[in-house]
Parts: sequence; structure tokens; C-alpha cells
Amino acid sequence: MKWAKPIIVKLLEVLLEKLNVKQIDEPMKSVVMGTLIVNLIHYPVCPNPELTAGAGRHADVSSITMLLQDDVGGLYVREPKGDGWIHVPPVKGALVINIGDVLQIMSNDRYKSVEHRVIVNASRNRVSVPIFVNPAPDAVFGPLTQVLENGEKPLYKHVVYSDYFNYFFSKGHEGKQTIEFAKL
Ligand SMILES: O=C(O)CCC(=O)C(=O)O
Ligand SMILES: [Fe+2]
Repeated sequence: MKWAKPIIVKLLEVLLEKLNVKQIDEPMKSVVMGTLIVNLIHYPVCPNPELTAGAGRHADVSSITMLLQDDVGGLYVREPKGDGWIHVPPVKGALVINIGDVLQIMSNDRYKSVEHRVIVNASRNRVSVPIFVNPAPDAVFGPLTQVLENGEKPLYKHVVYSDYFNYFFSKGHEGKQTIEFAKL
């Protein structure tokens, strides 16, 4: 986490600057990076990948997710337009950065969280290490005043992060459905 944190801060600074947030102060920090969670995921080899849920289609409930994947592959993101899936090929030394629902909501849809899924491999085990950059559980987030200052209509209400998180885990993965929880 020591090496990851400065990269996370830099990425968030750049993304938030485009939303007119000049500096990430303590309250903003608690919203965009109040909780950092590292997962170590093992996808066992499976002779019939099409019969197995590696990771069902979902969008992350993070502000951003930073993912290190090994060289097996199997991560797919939804095509921006259409129903297809695009493989995210492993690139040695590269990290995959996902936008999560929290940034989509805060940006009032300027940024879009990416729907993704994982298909397991028929001949090799796969390991991935995502870092979820989440709000603190008690942080309240919604469309930023900086984004709405020109009279733009908010598309989302303000929600407590733990409510959003619990809603996500209360049901199966169903693509980008979770964000409906915060829709106005
Ligand atoms: O294993 C991966 O590549 C992605 C995992 C994932 O999407 C998740 O844990 O939210
Ligand atoms: Fe994910």
C-alpha cells in the first residue's frame, strides 16, 4: 500500500481537477479514499469456463479500483456502446484502473463506472489483486456542488456509503443495476 497510495492520490487529483475540485481536503479525502481495501483473488482452473461464474458482471462500488492481474487474462469490460465485451489483455507491469460508481455519481455522469466480469481459464489458475479505493463507511456522497454550479440538474441523491455498499452486497451481481439505488 505504501507504493500504491501516491499513485491513487495522483489519479484522484487529476480526475477531480476536471470536476473543478482544486484540492483534496480532509472531508473530500474521506469521501474519495476513506477506505482502501486490498483483495487477493484466486480463480481456480475450470475445464468448463462457460459453466462457472468467475466474477459476474458488475461495476465496482469504489471511486476508482486499481488492479494488478497476472498473465492469464479473463477480465472483460463492457463495450461503451452495444452488448459486447472487450478483453483487457494482461500487460506486464501495467495496472488496470477502473472508474467506480462513486465517481460516476459525484461527477453527475461525466465519468461512467465500467461494467466488467471475469471468465475463468480452462487450463490455468488466475490471480488478481485489486485495490478498491472506497469512501469511509459513514461518508455521504452525491453529485458535487462544483459540477452542479451552472444550474445542472442532479441525477443522483446523496447517500451514506455504507448503505450503498450494503445494497451492492445484498444481491447478486447484475451489471450496472446498483447505481439505481442513488438515482433521483
Ligand atoms: O479479477 C479481476 O480481474 C477483477 C475482479 C473484480 O472485478 C472485483 O473484484 O471487483
Ligand atoms: Fe470489479
